[in-house]
Amino acid sequence: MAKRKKNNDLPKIKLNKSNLKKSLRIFNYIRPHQWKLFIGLIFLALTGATALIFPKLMGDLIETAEFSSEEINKMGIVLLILFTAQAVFSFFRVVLFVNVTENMLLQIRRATYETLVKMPMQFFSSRRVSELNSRIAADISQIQDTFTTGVAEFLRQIIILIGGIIALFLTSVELSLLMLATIPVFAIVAVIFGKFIRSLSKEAQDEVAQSNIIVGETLQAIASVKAFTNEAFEILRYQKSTTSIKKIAMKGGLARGAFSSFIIFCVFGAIVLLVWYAVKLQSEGALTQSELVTFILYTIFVGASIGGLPVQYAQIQKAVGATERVFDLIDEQPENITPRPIKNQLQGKVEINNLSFAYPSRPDIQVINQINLHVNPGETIAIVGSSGAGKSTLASLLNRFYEPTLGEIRFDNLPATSLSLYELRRQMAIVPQDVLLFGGSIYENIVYGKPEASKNEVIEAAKKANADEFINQFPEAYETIVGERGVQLSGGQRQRIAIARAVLKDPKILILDEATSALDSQSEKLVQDALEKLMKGRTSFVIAHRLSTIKNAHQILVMEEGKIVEKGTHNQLIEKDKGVYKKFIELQKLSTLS
Ligand SMILES: Nc1ncnc2c1ncn2[C@@H]1O[C@H](COP(=O)(O)OP(=O)(O)OP(=O)(O)O)[C@@H](O)[C@H]1O
Repeated sequence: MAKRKKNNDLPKIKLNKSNLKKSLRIFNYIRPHQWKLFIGLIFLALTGATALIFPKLMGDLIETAEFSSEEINKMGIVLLILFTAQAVFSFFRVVLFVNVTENMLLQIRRATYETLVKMPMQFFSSRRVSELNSRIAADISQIQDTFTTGVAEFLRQIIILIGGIIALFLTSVELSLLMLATIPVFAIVAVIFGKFIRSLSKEAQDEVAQSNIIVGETLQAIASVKAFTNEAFEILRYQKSTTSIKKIAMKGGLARGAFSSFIIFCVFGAIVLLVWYAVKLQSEGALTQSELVTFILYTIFVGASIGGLPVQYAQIQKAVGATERVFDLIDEQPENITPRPIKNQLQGKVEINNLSFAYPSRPDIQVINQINLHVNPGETIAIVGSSGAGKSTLASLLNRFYEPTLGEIRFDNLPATSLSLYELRRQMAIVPQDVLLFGGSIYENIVYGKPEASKNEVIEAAKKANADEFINQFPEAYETIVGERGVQLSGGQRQRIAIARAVLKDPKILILDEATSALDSQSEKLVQDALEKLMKGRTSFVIAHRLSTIKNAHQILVMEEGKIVEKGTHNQLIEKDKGVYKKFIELQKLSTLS
């Protein structure tokens, strides 16, 4: 249901040469299954053809009423064979179309996902990821619907429309001309009328949404409404909106009423006109009874095809739009993170020279402003500063999630850009503040740090991260499923799993975002101890919140508005009278005391 709704929300685009050409690229994904599509199309044509024979045979069956019962039975059997053939053709048509579509979607789904996960961080920071995800899902399911049924239906209806009109003329030219003079006119008027009604109901929906916003806003800010005694103002606002809903809905009702009487009048009018004329022709001997039946059945077929075509066409329009968007994504430039043997084994020396950075979405705000830093292998750097100072951004730049606007970062005397992203990131690990575990088992979550690790290595890592003990307390130990379907782990346990993951990765450079939320003292001690073990022998950048981490760091960077305003050890910085760090530590002490 939700999927339908989403598909219905997809925009219909005007078909033109350029978007059609782009969408036709989809056939590249069909190429290996072309022959199935070809046979599917033959079955489709056969289904259409058998459908077209049906009215003729029905007419013939009626004619046999005047013949022997043997003839009648024979006619019945012919019809039965026809039905059976149609059923078989239809079966193979559906199976083949689904087969081709699903094979094609398999490639498209993989290609979109592959591009998506390889896109640089900048791509994600400029888009709402959940929106992107649901849009792609809606686009792909639109392509699926259109290819499995829409295109086939469209072609089948065109076959029936053209074949039906030819058959009508073969049955009776005079009646066909009369029919063609009336039905398409009605159909066109009905489509225009329908469009008008739809636009009215859209207008009504928008107005209803508007009035719901008023209710939502008022209730959310009810305290403000009351404090300003603005109840009467809000009531008036709502009244205006509801009056407008009523007016539009009434107008819509009027149009719908007119539309239904128009349809009734036209449908019955057309039937009466045709039958009247047919009977006249019959009485003049220009038309047999069986021809009349055949004619009426063909008319119904043609009418249904005309009625169905706009729906199928709209579906194709939506699918072309969806295909275009999917290809726009597939054509994006992903990061090059191809795995290859690591040439430069890093020792952990880091140099930052004149580093400046602004996010591409806000180019005039310098989030990192002329930073210089020299870090020896194995040192711990504590980064402190108020919220928004640029601490996380500096960590992102070290990871090359973004490229600096000015300046450079060097690892072991090599410019960061001379290392491949794969090489660099394989030798770095992040332990984030809010650890998000994947939905699998604890084991899978730890081994994520080094997919080729053995079971022993995983257990060793968990032990170093002080996680082995609590993991073994679960009945299923390492196979315990975490997240939605399994146990919910505490904050401290999640952090220790993330630490185990990092231990397993055995990076040379570590980026640690200390959790601000307080853990209970037992858990805190275990996490702290695990972190200390993890940091040993590695260059560690810690976005620090704990006084103990800060005090023990080899260097402390105090950041403010993207700049390093103070740099040194705890003892050096605490000496500075009126220094930012000194003030920061005093505040920190106060907040831990309170
Ligand atoms: N993806 C982004 N696009 C644009 N601006 C961003 C983006 N991420 C962060 N910023 C901005 O960059 C500035 C620095 O943010 P950053 O997250 O690095 O600060 P921080 O010191 O880590 O803060 P906190 O301690 O609150 O995490 C902030 O003004 C923030 O609004």
